[in-house]
Formats: sequence, structure tokens, C-alpha cells
Amino acid sequence: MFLVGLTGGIASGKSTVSSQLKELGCPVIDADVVARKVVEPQTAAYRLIVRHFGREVLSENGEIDRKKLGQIIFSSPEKRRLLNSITHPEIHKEMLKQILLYFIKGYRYVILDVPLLFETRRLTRFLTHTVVVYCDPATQLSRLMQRDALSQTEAEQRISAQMPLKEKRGLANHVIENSGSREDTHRQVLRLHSKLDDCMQFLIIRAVAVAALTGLGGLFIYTVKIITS
Ligand SMILES: CC(C)(COP(=O)(O)OP(=O)(O)OC[C@H]1O[C@@H](n2cnc3c(N)ncnc32)[C@H](O)[C@@H]1O)[C@@H](O)C(=O)NCCC(=O)NCCS
Ligand SMILES: Nc1ncnc2c1ncn2[C@@H]1O[C@H](COP(=O)(O)OP(=O)(O)OP(=O)(O)O)[C@@H](O)[C@H]1O
Repeated sequence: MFLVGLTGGIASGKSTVSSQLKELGCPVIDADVVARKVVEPQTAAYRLIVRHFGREVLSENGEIDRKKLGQIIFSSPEKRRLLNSITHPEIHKEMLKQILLYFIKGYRYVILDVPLLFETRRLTRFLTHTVVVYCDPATQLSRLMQRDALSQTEAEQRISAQMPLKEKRGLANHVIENSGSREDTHRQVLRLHSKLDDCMQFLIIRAVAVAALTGLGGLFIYTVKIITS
């Protein structure tokens, strides 16, 4: 099994790309969804958030008010670091659990949709491929303002809380250009999908060759089983 990191900037189109990949049958773990799960009421991260940020970041039903917390952390690098230090270890633990589940189910690769992949760098060493969803700065700004009903200043603040998208593009080994239409993006997603399938075949062939050459009978039978499953 291998892992693929999917990242980009805020509102650059990661969710758009990951839903297209899901439609093609790829397993995707979305760090934003995991981030919501690990701060549900009475979890360890929830208690720490209440302790450090106060009850004013809770909504009436006792859940974290994400809008309020977002306003606090996107306007203060210090508060953002504090929230990251509370949530990231929990997010990584939960993602690992989900990866193991996919592994047990026999999936050949898993896509990890992680906005802060290159900022935290904790997951990068486990990845076989990294994919950046890119769009030009003006498109990113206008899509973000429109989707989240933010002013230009608020949107710019959120964009600057992350590594510049151009820099991320330079770090990835695959780029999806999402400044154009969804159809354009879909064509690139199809190419990525077939590349990932090819990569799996290459890894299997390499494992068979290694097993045959080193005379590791057990590994050989195992890899043959993978191919025929
Ligand atoms: C700040 C919070 C409460 C805002 O919640 P909200 O529902 O409004 O936004 P959502 O979670 O969908 O995030 C939207 C986007 O904001 C950006 N973002 C989120 N957290 C951060 C952060 N700590 N630093 C920089 N950008 C961030 C990402 O691009 C993300 O895709 C929430 O994002 C959060 O708890 N963030 C800390 C956990 C985290 O780092 N999540 C990112 C996944 S690793
Ligand atoms: N190719 C496209 N054409 C038009 N609109 C798009 C395109 N791609 C994405 N969008 C829109 O831009 C906004 C941001 O896209 P999306 O939510 O996929 O980004 P994201 O990178 O997942 O964002 P976040 O970092 O906040 O999770 C959404 O409103 C989405 O519908």
C-alpha cells in the first residue's frame, strides 16, 4: 500500500479534486473532516481548546463555534500555533487509524487530503506522491471571498496564514491546475488517477522481481496473491 498527499492553498480546490477522485473510487481521508471529529464535545482536544481559548468559543449547544475560533486564530499567529499544537497530534492519530482501516480492507493506496501538508511536514516522509491543487492568486482570493462570505482583508489574512501556493507547487511531484473550469480539472484528475494505478502496478512488479531474485518464497507467494486478488 502507498500514500498520496493531496494539498494546496485555502480554497484552491482540494475538496473539488478529492470529490472527483472519490467518484472514481479512490479512498480519501480529508484532514478538515478529521479536524472536526477530534474537537467534538468531551474529547481531549475539545477540553484543551476550552481551557486555553475560554467558553466564549463555544456555541449555545456546547460545540466549538468554528466561525469564532477561525476569527481568533486567523488574526493571531500565536493563537494559531496554540490551536495547531492542540489539534494536530489528534488529527494525525485519527488519520493513522483510518489509514490502517483502509489497509486492512485491502486498498492499494490512500489519498490524504491535508491543507497544511507542507507547513507541518510531519506526514511528508510517508508519502510516495504529493499532489498540489493550484490556482492563480486572483482566482483563489475571489473563490475564497465568495464561498465563505469574507471581506478581501479577511480572505487575504487566511491566505497569508499558509505557505504561499507557488512555493507548495514547487514542492509537489504532481500539480493540478484548477484556475480554469471544473471540466479542465476533471481531465487532469483522470490522468492522475491512471498514473496512480500505473504506480501500483510498478510497485507490484518491483516486489515480485525482488522476491524472485532474493529467493524469498513467502514474499513471492504473497505478492502473487496481491496480483491475483
Ligand atoms: C480554525 C477552524 C476552527 C475553522 O473552521 P472552519 O470550519 O471555518 O474551516 P475548515 O476547518 O473547513 O478549514 C478551511 C480551511 O482553512 C485552512 N485552515 C484551517 N486551519 C488552519 C490553520 N491552523 N492554519 C492555516 N490554515 C488553516 C485550510 O485550508 C482549511 O482547508 C478549523 O479550521 C480548525 O480547527 N483548524 C485547526 C486544525 C487544522 O489545522 N486544520 C487543517 C487540517 S490539518
Ligand atoms: N474549477 C473551478 N471552477 C469554479 N469554481 C471552483 C472550481 N474549483 C473550485 N471552485 C469553487 O471554489 C471554492 C473553493 O474550492 P474548494 O472548496 O474545493 O477548495 P479547498 O481547497 O478544498 O478549500 P479549503 O482549503 O478551504 O478546504 C468552492 O466554492 C468551489 O466550489
